[in-house]
Amino acid sequence: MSDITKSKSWRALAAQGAEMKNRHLNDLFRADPDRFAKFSIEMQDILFDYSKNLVTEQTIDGLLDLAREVDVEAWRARMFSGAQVNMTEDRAVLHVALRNRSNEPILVDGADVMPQIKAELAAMKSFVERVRGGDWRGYSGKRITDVVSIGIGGSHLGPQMVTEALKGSKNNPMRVHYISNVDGTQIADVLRPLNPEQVLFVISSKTFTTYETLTNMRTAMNWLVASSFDQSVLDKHFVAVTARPENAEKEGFPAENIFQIWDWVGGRFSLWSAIGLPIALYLGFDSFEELLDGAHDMDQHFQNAPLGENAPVMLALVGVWNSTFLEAQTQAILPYDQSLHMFSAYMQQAEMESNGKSVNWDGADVPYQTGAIIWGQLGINGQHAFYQYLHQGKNIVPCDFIGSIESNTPVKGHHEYLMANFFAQTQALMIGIDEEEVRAELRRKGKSERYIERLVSHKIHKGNRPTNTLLLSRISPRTLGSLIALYEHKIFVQGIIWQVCSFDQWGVELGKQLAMNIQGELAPKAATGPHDSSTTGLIDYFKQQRDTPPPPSSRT
Ligand SMILES: O=P(O)(O)OC[C@H]1O[C@H](O)[C@H](O)[C@@H](O)[C@@H]1O
Repeated sequence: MSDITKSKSWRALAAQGAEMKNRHLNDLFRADPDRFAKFSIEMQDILFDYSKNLVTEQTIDGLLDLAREVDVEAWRARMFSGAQVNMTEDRAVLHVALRNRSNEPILVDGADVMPQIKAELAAMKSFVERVRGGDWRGYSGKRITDVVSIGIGGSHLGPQMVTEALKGSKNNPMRVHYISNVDGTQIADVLRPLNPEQVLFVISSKTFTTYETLTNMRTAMNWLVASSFDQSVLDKHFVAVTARPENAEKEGFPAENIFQIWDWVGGRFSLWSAIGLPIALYLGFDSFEELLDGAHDMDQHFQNAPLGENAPVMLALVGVWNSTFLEAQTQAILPYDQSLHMFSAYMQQAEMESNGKSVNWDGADVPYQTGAIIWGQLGINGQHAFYQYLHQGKNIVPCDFIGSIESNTPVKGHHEYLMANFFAQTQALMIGIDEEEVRAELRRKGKSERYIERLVSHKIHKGNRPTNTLLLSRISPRTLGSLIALYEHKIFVQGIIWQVCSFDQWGVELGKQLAMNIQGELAPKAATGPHDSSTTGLIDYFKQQRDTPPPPSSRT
């Protein structure tokens, strides 16, 4: 593997990065009235504007050279054709096959995976129709009214993010709930108002070994059996989604209650598979298919658009520019559409588990900044919470602003105000306000010179803070599918440029292993450790406080 930092394009970009740190976006816009037209991409339902980034045409050319140098196009072709691009796990990466709406075969180890994908989609469709149509009923003969999804990480965030985004769109006979945390508070809260006779549990786990999920599943099973006084009713109320059906069978699931996913479906890219069953149960299978269609639209764009007009590629390149060459350490995702209130949390897993890596494909330490820390929440709420930092904090935080032209729930006056803020914030982050303008403004307001002197430096905004804007026609299953796929491909392209293994997540294993050991130590009278003094001290304090009987009441 060649050292990418020695390549011509990398060195040119590094030199440019040092120079561009001294430029201001305001000057770039003044110098080129066509920036918006040059640095934006219009797709069917999404406009992507990256002009408010500290880039020039030369920067973009350099970034495209880099993409060519690492051969993004060949890697893209390898992913779509089922090659083992998950290098450390020797697996294909084929979330794109799950939404392949064409009749093209996709081969893994010489076998076409499309027939099994289609068969599983057909099984999901028929199940969803039976449940929603009242054909599949609970043990007492009542209709299913509530779907409870139990899963965590990639087996939870995608389905919940999507159902939250699309929940307002229909007069829905079904409710959906999510349990991910092993903290008993969550399962107790979710189950309390539900009628066990009308609940369908979907247990989602690629491995079917995840402790949180299996613990919650067993508690849910006990809850149901306690209500029905009959173990045999579980089959009417529990289905499993997994790549390890044998593990689900060991937990008592009959084969017909198990939906299949495969090794080549990465957890954080799995909502398009049967992991999306809660989405389909809640919204109907048609909506689920529209979501797949939207993702397929973006897959086609990613495969066919020239690199410079390719939205996932450009989103990735601008991200690399900000992280690696301008050394921004974080990236905020700020949706202005209430529907997307879980989008940042979802992207946090997708991006940080994928590109939060420090060694390259050969296992050597990389000397540059890789995946950024992803964070954020609804932008309009953030304005009243953390935007102070975005405007005047010491660190530059590149931000993605995501908004919709049309609201799914128009209420007079609301959307215009929301969107006015959406546009104003990216503008303010860019243009800032300098000393002269601050002074002039305060004078206009009739403030004394003493007051102005005291406040002026506090009110200066330096601006020059980079943002992307993504403007969707509106949030629908189709546009949401495209938006998610846009980010998925961004992650892929960035991984190729940084030469990191985007599709494994070894970094989550050590903590899990240590927890397994410590769990035994938390039993009453069990010995602690040996550990470092902090860990031992904390565990001992926890057990001592927990196991010491409360003092007798001091009341006389
Ligand atoms: O789907 P499961 O096998 O239950 O795994 C659930 C999650 O747990 C793991 O710790 C990984 O970090 C995630 O990538 C995964 O999505």
